[in-house]
Amino acid sequence: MFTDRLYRSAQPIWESYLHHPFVKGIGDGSLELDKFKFFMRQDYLYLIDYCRVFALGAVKAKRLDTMTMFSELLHSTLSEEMNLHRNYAEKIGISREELENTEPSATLLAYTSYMLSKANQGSEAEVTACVLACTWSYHVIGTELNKLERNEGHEFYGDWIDMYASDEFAELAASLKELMNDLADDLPEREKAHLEDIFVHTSKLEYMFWEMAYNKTMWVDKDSFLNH
Ligand SMILES: Cc1ncc(CO)c(N)n1
Repeated sequence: MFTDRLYRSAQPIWESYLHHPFVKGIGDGSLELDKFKFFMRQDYLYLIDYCRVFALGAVKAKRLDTMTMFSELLHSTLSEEMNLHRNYAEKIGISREELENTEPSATLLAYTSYMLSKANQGSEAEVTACVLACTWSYHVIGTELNKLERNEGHEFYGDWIDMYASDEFAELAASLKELMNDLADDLPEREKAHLEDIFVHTSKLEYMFWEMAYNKTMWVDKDSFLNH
């Protein structure tokens, strides 16, 4: 299957997610709150543009069932997944305005501009390739972290883990994988290689997003004048 090929080409990158200190810190509850706050604010901005990519998928869909799928993904991101962020924001004292008006980091801009440009230029197959690594890798991470025992002081990140390990989220990832396989089936190798490129690039951007959050990097690095 085409998604097996995609997985193989990004496998070392995907394995590194589970070793990343940000992801491990959510898993064992040791992640510092300020890093999580930074992440949730950037991730909220990320999800707004991610929704626009789903909307482009609905515009470009050739079949009604594909259009329905993109509109369901759009709706569940806007309501379910972004509700997770709104609930955490309330708990940790971030207002709705702050959440929506966060200053974007360089990594966030790189990621969302890349996805939006590929999705704008491409067909429904490119749109699907743009969002596949996001949904699929969060489900893999959620599922792995859900296997760990949740000890005391650790329950704070439980809602985050529950969201991405949930059956509903698993279904979203599975439907995107199925769609990717259907769409790639009849494509010539040159176009498949382009989809693979998008998948590998977005997988790298996922890693960079964990790095950005862990170091709370806005533009270059922690000590740069750009952060003052
Ligand atoms: C950066 C990023 N990738 C993927 C997801 C999963 O939707 C998310 N919330 N944020």
